[in-house]
Amino acid sequence: MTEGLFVTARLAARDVSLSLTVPPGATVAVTGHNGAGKSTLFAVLAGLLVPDTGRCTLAGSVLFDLDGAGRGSWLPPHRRGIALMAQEPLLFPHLSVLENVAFAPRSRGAGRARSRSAARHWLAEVGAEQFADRRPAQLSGGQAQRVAIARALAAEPRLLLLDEPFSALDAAGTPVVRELLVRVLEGRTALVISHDPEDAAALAERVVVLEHGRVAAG
Ligand SMILES: Nc1ncnc2c1ncn2[C@@H]1O[C@H](COP(=O)(O)OP(=O)(O)OP(=O)(O)O)[C@@H](O)[C@H]1O
Repeated sequence: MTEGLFVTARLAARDVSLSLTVPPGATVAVTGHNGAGKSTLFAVLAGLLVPDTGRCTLAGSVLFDLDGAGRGSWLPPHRRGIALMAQEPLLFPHLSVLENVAFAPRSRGAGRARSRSAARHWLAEVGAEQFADRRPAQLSGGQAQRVAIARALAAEPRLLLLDEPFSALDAAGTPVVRELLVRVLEGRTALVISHDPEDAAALAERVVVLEHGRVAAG
């Protein structure tokens, strides 16, 4: 069993059959044309989609092991230790920035004071502590993305999934978030979907190319 991420999954209805390994502490970029299977891979890992057959281990635990005959194990999303960052920051609009970030430790069972102090720590890590009392609507795209990164890290995930982290950003916001991600991804096990070879090279040690639901290169 690998200590990083290992996944093999087949979904007949989508004609997807993938195998992938991410060494512990490494970032791998996933690229490929529309319909290649990138979102399917992320949904399978996050526990939003159940493959027909496959096996996945992360940091020594089995996330799923399905034999196609309805037998096997399958961990629900909240027990996987995976944080998924969507293309849009998707912050809770009715909560302050601090409460958004505190939500992650809170849902893992930490008390209110500890969650808020963890949130302050992660906001400082991404240089967003000055926005703690704002609502998401009062943030720029780049600021919101930094808060979303803090929220993902505050969950202390074993695997970070980043779906095109720069797609919602303008030209001014992109370099700041890219630099931040280079720093926070250091030593973390992560997968990042990216169409931009420059972004992939900046963030990842290895690039995996998907084609028609298969790993074509990498
Ligand atoms: N909700 C769905 N139901 C059935 N098939 C789907 C669904 N979503 C995607 N597919 C199919 O699964 C395959 C993989 O698509 P997927 O969305 O994972 O690709 P992608 O690489 O993420 O593409 P994009 O860059 O457009 O997001 C494609 O054949 C697609 O048509």
